[in-house]
Amino acid sequence: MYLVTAEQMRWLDGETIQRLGIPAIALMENAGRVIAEEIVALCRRRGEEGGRNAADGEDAGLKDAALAGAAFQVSADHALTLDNAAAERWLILVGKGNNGGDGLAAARYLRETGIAVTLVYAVPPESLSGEAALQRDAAAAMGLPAVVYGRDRLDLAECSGILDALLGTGAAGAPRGAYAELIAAANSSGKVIVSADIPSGLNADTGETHEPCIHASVTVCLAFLKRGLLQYPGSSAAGHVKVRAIGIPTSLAPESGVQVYLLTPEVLHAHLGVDLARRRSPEGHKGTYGHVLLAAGTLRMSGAGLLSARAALRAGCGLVTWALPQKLLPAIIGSAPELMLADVGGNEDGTWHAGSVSELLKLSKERDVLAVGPGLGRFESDTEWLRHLWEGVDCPLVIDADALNILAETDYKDWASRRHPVILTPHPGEMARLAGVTTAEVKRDRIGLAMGYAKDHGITIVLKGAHTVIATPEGQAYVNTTGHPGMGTGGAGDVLTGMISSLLAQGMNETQAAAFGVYLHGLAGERAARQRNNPAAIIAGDIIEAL
Ligand SMILES: NC(=O)C1=CN([C@@H]2O[C@H](COP(=O)(O)OP(=O)(O)OC[C@H]3O[C@@H](n4cnc5c(N)ncnc54)[C@H](O)[C@@H]3O)[C@@H](O)[C@H]2O)[C@@H](O)CC1
Ligand SMILES: Nc1ncnc2c1ncn2[C@@H]1O[C@H](COP(=O)(O)OP(=O)(O)O)[C@@H](O)[C@H]1O
Ligand SMILES: [K+]
Repeated sequence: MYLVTAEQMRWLDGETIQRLGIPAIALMENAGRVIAEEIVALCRRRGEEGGRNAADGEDAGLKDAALAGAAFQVSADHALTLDNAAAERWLILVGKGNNGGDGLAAARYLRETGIAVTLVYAVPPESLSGEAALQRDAAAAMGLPAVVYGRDRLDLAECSGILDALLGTGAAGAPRGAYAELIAAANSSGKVIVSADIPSGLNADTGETHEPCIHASVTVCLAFLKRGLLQYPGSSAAGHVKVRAIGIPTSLAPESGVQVYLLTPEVLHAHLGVDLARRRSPEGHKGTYGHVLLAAGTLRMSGAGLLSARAALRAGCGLVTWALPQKLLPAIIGSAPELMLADVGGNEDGTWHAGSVSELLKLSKERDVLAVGPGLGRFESDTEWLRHLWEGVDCPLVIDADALNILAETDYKDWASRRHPVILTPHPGEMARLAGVTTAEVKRDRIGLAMGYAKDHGITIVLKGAHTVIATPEGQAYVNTTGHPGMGTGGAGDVLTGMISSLLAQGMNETQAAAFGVYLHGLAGERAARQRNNPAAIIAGDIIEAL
């Protein structure tokens, strides 16, 4: 599934209208219809939850058919049929643009189901133009009651639900005037809110929420998923996002320059070529599945290395060698018998020493990937140490944690270019240091920032946190939705580093390993939470055990 910006969406709209010759009003009709269908579905669920007899038109039809044998059957439009329609009263908040036009079309379809609707114009209806004006006139001709905000009396307490069709992808800046007042009133009404396309007040590209911004229960996103719906806080404002087709062909998307994908099993398989079943050759042996070299851990942060190393093994590679300061050895021996340990010297206090670089370079010659960073700490001349690894290690590199902080302090673009890929796995704080911006700026548009940085530096970025973004040097990005807030626990990132390294060692390319690693990490976190009965209870080791 593609994720588009408002500008790309406008291009897709335009092409459909101009090149395919589909009239804009037809797209708006489709939009109105799918929005109405989702509202009907919501009302139906609400009716069922209310304990009412939920036998709807279709079920009744099926029962009748069973009685009548194979007799001729006909049923009403199920998607727009509602038994308890008389109990529903919806307010349709209508803005000036095409988003408002979608709302007006939806209102007509809702009225057809028997739901009482009242149009609430944010601006005088005379100021609508184009297709939205056609919809205004159709609604008026159908006799739909309408009020104008600020001119007529309005009581939100009298409705059973609100359709937010105030602002869509054409919005600019924070909602103003009547729009802002209606949004605030809708939010404080306590009524269920369905948003047309995006919640009004949301930046459709970045996921920033303006003050005020609608807090919807459901967002019926039209044609293509908008980037802002996948980025927090936009994701929270949108509620349950339903993407519905309105007649704009998906096949146009590549031409529009869309490079961002929702990370689904289908995208992993069909677009990235990942074997989701992770089939292994019957003749395979430990040498077949690759060997990870891990440079991690200090005496005080030994757990980080252990978590990464164990996660790498659980993710399926054949062998893991953990290179660590000598002082750690007595503490670690026996804690994970499946691991190979390599003593690379180090300081008396169990920290790393830059002199370890020659041993690491030697070890890396017999390994398939080097992962560096978890629990590494900082040490004298660590920049030169990392530069030697960057320039001298002839296999893919995964860089995490303190190793990212080393990179952030230097202009590594000047370092010799590498034959093999590099994956950086920052959380937002580390990303901020790398990009020289504040954490708030990273969070303002995670997708945009990760994409820009990855392309500019010729590396793969895994920007962690809720809805982790994987950005490639070629300018593509994948947004993950597996996982949950319970994974915000010390060491969860170290587990991810081990997993991505393991997949690289098994022969996946950097995009496959990063994307599949993030996806599996989230799934394992979900499984661990189910086993514990509560997401808050999980610790990083549980994620490994759930792999
Ligand atoms: N062919 C098309 O273009 C289609 C568009 N669709 C709908 O159209 C929407 C985009 O329509 P538009 O481009 O007309 O834009 P919008 O409907 O998002 O609204 C733009 C209008 O709102 C006002 N406005 C903008 N920012 C504001 C702010 N901060 N405060 C107060 N008022 C503000 C301006 O008067 C502007 O004309 C989509 O989100 C979607 O819902 C759908 O109907 C499908 C087809
Ligand atoms: N709300 C969340 N939803 C999904 N995943 C999350 C959430 N919070 C954290 N995670 C995941 O947990 C991991 C935390 O990593 P990180 O911040 O590096 O922790 P640590 O440094 O302690 O290992 C990341 O993979 C991140 O994406
Ligand atoms: K809207």
